[in-house]
Amino acid sequence: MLLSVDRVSKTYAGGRPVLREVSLTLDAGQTLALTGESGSGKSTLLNLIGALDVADAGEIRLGDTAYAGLDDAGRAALRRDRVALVFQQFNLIPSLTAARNLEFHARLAGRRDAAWLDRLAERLGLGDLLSRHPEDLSGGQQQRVAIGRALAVRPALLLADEPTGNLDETASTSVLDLMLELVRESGTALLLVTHSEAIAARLDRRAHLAGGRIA
Ligand SMILES: Nc1ncnc2c1ncn2[C@@H]1O[C@H](COP(=O)(O)OP(=O)(O)OP(=O)(O)O)[C@@H](O)[C@H]1O
Repeated sequence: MLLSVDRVSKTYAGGRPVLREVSLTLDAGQTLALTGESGSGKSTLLNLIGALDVADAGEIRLGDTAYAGLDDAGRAALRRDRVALVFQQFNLIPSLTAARNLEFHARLAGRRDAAWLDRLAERLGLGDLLSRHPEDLSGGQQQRVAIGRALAVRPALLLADEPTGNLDETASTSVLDLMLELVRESGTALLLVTHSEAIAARLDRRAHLAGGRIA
């Protein structure tokens, strides 16, 4: 088992409980769709698994790393080396070219693999676009760069929060196709938040959040 979320709870200050003893597991290389109504806590759960926020109770483990034992530096190292994130807003760095954005995290992690970067750029159809800045790319092109950037470090786990939410149907299909192909090719597990039944149906498994619990 790669990821284990065991009875994790989260309440934001002054609010009602968002997650109540949520448990789920994910094997290496497996893909899981996380669905649930708006406000059901999908992004909250993703942020906890991505070590961007800390659970109130319960335990998250990635491989043999228990999140409860990590300090800020440990969480930063986990995000740098083993868990990658792709968001609905592509979050590229505006001042950098697509090529520099693509290699950004790999460079930070000290794991810049030129052959893998070339392969990602080719598979993502970025060849002619690498010298452009994000503002000169379409949404679908920007998201392809963001996916390449996330996979450039060969993370064990990719977390994607409605990655095609800002794209039209054609771009959405091609971005999803590429993401699924590339995670399968690189053995990366994927946890993908989506509102779309059609997208959820394409992943290996699915989990549905409602009332703070996984149904
Ligand atoms: N930083 C925060 N501080 C306080 N409340 C928050 C915070 N982030 C989220 N919430 C609340 O927690 C609940 C769950 O939010 P979350 O973003 O996890 O839901 P979601 O399922 O991802 O929703 P959506 O599908 O609309 O993106 C909501 O009621 C939201 O208002």
